[in-house]
Amino acid sequence: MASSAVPVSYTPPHICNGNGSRRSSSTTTSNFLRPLSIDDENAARKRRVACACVAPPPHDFTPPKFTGGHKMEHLSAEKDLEDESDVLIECRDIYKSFGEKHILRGVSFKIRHGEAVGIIGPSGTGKSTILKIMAGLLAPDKGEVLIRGRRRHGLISDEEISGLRIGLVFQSAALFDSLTVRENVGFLLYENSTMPEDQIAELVTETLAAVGLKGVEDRLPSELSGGMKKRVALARSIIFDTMKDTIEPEVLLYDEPTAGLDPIASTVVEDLIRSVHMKGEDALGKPGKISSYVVVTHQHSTIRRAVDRLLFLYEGKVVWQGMTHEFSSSTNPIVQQVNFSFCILFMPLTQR
Ligand SMILES: Nc1ncnc2c1ncn2[C@@H]1O[C@H](COP(=O)(O)OP(=O)(O)OP(=O)(O)O)[C@@H](O)[C@H]1O
Repeated sequence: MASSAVPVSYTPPHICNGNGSRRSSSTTTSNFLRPLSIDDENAARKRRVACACVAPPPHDFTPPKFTGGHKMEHLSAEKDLEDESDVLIECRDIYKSFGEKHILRGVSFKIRHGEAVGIIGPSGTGKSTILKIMAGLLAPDKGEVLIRGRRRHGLISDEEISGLRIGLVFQSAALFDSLTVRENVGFLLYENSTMPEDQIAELVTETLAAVGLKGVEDRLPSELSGGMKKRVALARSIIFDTMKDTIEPEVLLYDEPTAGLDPIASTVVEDLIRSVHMKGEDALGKPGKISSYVVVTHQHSTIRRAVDRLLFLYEGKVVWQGMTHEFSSSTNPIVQQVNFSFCILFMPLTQR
């Protein structure tokens, strides 16, 4: 995955104000003051990207049924006739090359309010790249990204992003190794908000509880398991300044959130991703706040548990999109090449 390939020169969305000022937390002031390494810089760039986590599976979540279904052509036609006011992010005919490698060749899709979308496709087909373009970390060579109907050119700035918060949760979790969990989760607020530190600490504890973590505030990332790190990254992505006048909707972009986790830890993270969505409930049983999320994944369980709609990216284009349960019955020849395993995936257990 290309998370480590984010060029250092890119300005990330939601990243610090750029004035270099930092507020130290009460615990490890020296950590905040030490010079940042390249890894820290990358992590800092990542930190303002909102993350999503999951909690226990939502009560209303029913696994997709193998019903056969619509094709992308039908869905597209129907959607085009629909009200566009619920479109939060739109990618329109996006092209991106790295040197001679033409990775994205005309990618178009929309992410609507309330959606849980998965992006799948062969390795190297540009899934992470399109996620970074949506987040504003990478600029497309050609094409447009529209944020709530407003055209965005090149990389995004904090001003441009107003009206929609976009969070990116990197595969690696991208925590600051020398900061405690509390400092990692509250990082943005310690730096940028006017909230008193004790209030930030309280909010951090609350947010950690929302992703099912208790009593880990003073631990360092090295003292956490891989699954716990991903949950901390999720907490960091969903925490927001409660003193702001307006709360904007937030879209979370997850880059392979379950990569490297064992099946049980994957399930926890998948369910957390669901739970922070507004259609789910977090680990405390409270309604989730994330408007929509997009997950890049190779893992069947993640598609099954955390995704409602799929975009299939192949050779730089979206060759199919539809509801997850429709994928297995697609007549698209490219989809059929990979469909055998997916058919099994979405078939009821009794029919396997
Ligand atoms: N910053 C970059 N500079 C040069 N090449 C890059 C850069 N970012 C990505 N690439 C290349 O673009 C291609 C697509 O990468 P990307 O990570 O988007 O694919 P992916 O579909 O997410 O792959 P995977 O499923 O294996 O993670 C790869 O060949 C990768 O090496």
